Amino acid sequence: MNISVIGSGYVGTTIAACFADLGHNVVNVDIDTGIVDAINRGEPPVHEDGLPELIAMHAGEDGTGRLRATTDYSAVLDTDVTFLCLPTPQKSDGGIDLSIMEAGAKQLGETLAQKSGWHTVVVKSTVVPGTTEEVITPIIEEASGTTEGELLGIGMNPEFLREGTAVHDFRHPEKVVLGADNERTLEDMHDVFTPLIADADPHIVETNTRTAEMIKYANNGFLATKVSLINDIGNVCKEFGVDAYEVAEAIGLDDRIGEQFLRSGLGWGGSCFPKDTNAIIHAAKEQGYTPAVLEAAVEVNDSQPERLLSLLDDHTDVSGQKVAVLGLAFKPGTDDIRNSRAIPVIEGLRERGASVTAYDPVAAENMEARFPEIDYADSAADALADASACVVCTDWDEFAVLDDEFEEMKTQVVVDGRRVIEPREAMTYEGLTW
Ligand SMILES: NC(=O)C1=CN([C@@H]2O[C@H](COP(=O)(O)OP(=O)(O)OC[C@H]3O[C@@H](n4cnc5c(N)ncnc54)[C@H](O)[C@@H]3O)[C@@H](O)[C@H]2O)C=CC1
Ligand SMILES: O=C(O)[C@H]1O[C@H](OP(=O)(O)OP(=O)(O)OC[C@H]2O[C@@H](n3ccc(=O)[nH]c3=O)[C@H](O)[C@@H]2O)[C@H](O)[C@@H](O)[C@@H]1O
Repeated sequence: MNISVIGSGYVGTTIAACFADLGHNVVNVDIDTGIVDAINRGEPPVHEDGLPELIAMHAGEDGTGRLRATTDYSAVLDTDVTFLCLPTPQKSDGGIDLSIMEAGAKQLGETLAQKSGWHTVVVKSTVVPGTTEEVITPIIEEASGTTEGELLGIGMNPEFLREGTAVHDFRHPEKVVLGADNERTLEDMHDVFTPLIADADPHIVETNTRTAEMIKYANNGFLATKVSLINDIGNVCKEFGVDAYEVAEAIGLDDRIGEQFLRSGLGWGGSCFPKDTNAIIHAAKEQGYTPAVLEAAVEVNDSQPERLLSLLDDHTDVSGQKVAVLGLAFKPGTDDIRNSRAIPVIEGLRERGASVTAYDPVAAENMEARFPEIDYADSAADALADASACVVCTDWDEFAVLDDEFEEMKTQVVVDGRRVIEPREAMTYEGLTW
């Protein structure tokens, strides 16, 4: 099939490269020329495992030619299906900001006005229930002069991939949710996923667009709450001198609980859990219902960085002292720092007058744009040298093998927010929930 993908960030780039790899002809449309040029050179615009190989294989001079990128929306005219992968950020009141989606939908609709045959549009972005039907569809209908169900189909296909393992997750989904309000749209969405379904045999959930939208929020809300619940339990464990990881391992043996997403510590960050929980809380309140458990999940999450800092305060006064921050990305395997828990930790350290030296294998450059005034080390060893304390914010594997490097610290005070450091005799070690 010929597929266009509007928005070429973490999701748009990944799904475009994976669709090309499944045999489709794909064009990425993005307003950012840097991103478009990178893809056309055969290089990934974002850091994702497996993406460099896929883009090199299908885009650029030596590629199969099945993937290209452009800033020109008219590229969608040569395609059968368009995926909208635009950002849906959070407004200052916590609600979803649909302005980028609305602008993209309008431009897409104006472009589709030039098409005479059927076209299917699929909303891939995370949007609150009713958005596809009540916001996106009317904009595209008006701009294209076409009515949904006649020569235009508009479906909703939420994405469940995780950053850092995006390519793997796309290729091995547990489920594919196809939300459509008419048969032809559903058929087109099926056709797009047919090669993936043949390869990976996921569960297929067919539903309407509104339910597909809600499934995405329920999925993220549930996972975010699971982590907050184990953090809440972990905080209780710590009060009793009990190791929350030992407890988590035991309760995870119960199939009804499951072993995943039980790593307690600094909490969840990233581009989605924080904005999505806030968006669904806000949308529910607009309907007159306050989701108390989701609100509590956010509250617990917001308090974990402060708990880490107060554990540090119990051991040392960091004012005027060098403090090493290990890990800046919101999770390992990505350079994404959006809502990283390292941000409130660094803010807290700076409020205490500490001189912060941060290290991350890939995310330092992104954090430098956020905190240009702190120091960035080229290695964990350099960050630790002469530091009076160290806090761990991301569970990168390379931190687990640090050893003699701690001996170069001025005082070996380590507060671990992610359970990665092996405590040793000369070290004053505090785990956040163990
Ligand atoms: N990042 C993730 O792991 C996941 C994200 N999602 C959802 O997918 C959506 C996209 O997220 P990301 O890929 O992370 O966003 P992103 O911010 O990484 O990428 C968005 C891209 O859209 C481009 N863009 C902005 N306005 C445009 C326009 N008018 N026309 C064309 N391109 C435009 C930007 O230049 C950027 O490259 C969001 O709704 C998000 O909640 C869903 C599942 C996973
Ligand atoms: O909608 C999205 O964008 C995506 O959000 C999450 O994916 P992602 O944010 O990339 O990463 P996760 O692996 O879910 O981690 C999120 C945060 O939770 C934290 N976490 C996760 C698991 C855990 O046990 N403990 C824990 O603190 C991580 O450190 C990270 O900060 C979901 O897992 C994806 O299914 C979803 O598609």
